[in-house]
Amino acid sequence: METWLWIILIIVLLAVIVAGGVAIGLARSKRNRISLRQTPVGKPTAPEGAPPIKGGYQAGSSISFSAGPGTALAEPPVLPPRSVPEPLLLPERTEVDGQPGVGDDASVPRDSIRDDVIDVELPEPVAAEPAIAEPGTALPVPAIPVFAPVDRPQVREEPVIPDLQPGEENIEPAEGRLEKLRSRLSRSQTAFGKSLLGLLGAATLDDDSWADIEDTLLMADLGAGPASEIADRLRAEVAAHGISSAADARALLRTVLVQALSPEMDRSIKALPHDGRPSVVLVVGVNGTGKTTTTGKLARVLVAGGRTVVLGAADTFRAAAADQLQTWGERVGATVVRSSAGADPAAVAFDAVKRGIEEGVDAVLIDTAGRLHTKTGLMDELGKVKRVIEKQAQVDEVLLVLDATTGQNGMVQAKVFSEVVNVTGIVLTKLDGTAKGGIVIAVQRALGVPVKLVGLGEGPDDLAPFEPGAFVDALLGD
Ligand SMILES: Nc1nc2c(ncn2[C@@H]2O[C@H](COP(=O)(O)OP(=O)(O)OP(=O)(O)O)[C@@H](O)[C@H]2O)c(=O)[nH]1
Repeated sequence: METWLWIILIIVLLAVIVAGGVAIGLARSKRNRISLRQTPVGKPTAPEGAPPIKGGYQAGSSISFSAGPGTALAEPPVLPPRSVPEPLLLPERTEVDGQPGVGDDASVPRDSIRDDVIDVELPEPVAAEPAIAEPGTALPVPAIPVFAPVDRPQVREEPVIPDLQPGEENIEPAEGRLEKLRSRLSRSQTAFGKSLLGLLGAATLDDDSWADIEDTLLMADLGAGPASEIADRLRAEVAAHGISSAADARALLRTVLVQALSPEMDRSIKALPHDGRPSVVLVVGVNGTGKTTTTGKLARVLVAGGRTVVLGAADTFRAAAADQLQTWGERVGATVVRSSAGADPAAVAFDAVKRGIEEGVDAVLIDTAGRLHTKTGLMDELGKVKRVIEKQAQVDEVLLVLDATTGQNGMVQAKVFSEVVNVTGIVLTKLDGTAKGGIVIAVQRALGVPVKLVGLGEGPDDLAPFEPGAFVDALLGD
């Protein structure tokens, strides 16, 4: 046979083999896929009359408050109509007792003036005649161009303060408003849940599939320990009971993830008065995680529930923080105790608690400066703030505010903070901006401290109680 005939024959044969392979591959992948559209079984149903659950975060209750351990809980007082209180500006008090001061070891506050990238006009190059030196003479030295000073524009990062109406009329009751936050979480998180469901629903679950499941958990910031624990637990359950439908896969995943979130933990905020004194809540964390915003949002929830609040602006390091808190206080109707920038934060915290006791309020919320967990001076200062408060009242709740978008870095922060101030609850902010909700599991496991609140936006009411079941439902979507 001619050579060209041989070549054509070989090409035809190859084409037939490739087409056959593709057809077999498609058929296999179709068999292995599980439809996620089947009616889910074991998924919670919406209460009668309520809109259908669409897979977002739906906290069934409002933020719950309680009093500190072993204490007599006071009845909520009947309050006269609120007026907007004048802020209490303390005289500057700095202590020189050898303790670290404000700004020791600090990083630059995020709203400080910074240099920006600027366009500098360069002088036009002047074409000079190449100098040819006479033998034995020195070359002429070119003149150094003189640059005129340039006016440097300066950039200032303004803190976000939600646009609220003065007075109390704009405060939404805690009940019901959480419904609005559902879609925020579902937008970013369901990709994680869906990919886990897809993997778990495959007809054959081999070693590679389990490795993929563990990788997906790791990528959602669960951390190595919890990721492999959850994967092992799922594997054991699948081996024991099997999975025959998408609904089975969803129900199993839901159970295992909810259990990993320790639903039995007490997530109430210890912000109710006891023993005739206000409760004291200390809000701590690294720079920019959302401490001031969370303090303001929490004050709104308390005031909406008929409670009285004093806010202590113990963030004396970032210039705008006290103004930011004061704005929250004025609009919510809470007294704000503040001092000048650079004052001793422990002194401000002390005075805020004193004022709270004098006024007989229900809760004193103290906002502290953002501090890097790696800076020992600042961490010592935080310990001092707590010790100074404890000279006149017990600190009932230490809320560590973590930015969910920083992922595993939050874990290191959490460990260091809890060593210094005995963290009692975690607020995970900016969950609306990340697809990595696994950090909730990781941080609870590492500290043994519950995530109590989640921040789902910059709005004044975008703070929700953390509920494991509702959170997992939001992760798994429809
Ligand atoms: N998207 C989103 N943004 C948030 C959330 N919580 C806070 N923020 C924003 O995060 C930014 C920082 O918040 P702040 O409350 O000023 O942070 P801070 O921890 O007090 O900051 P420092 O005092 O510098 O440590 C602000 O722009 C807030 O509006 C949240 O849950 N979601």
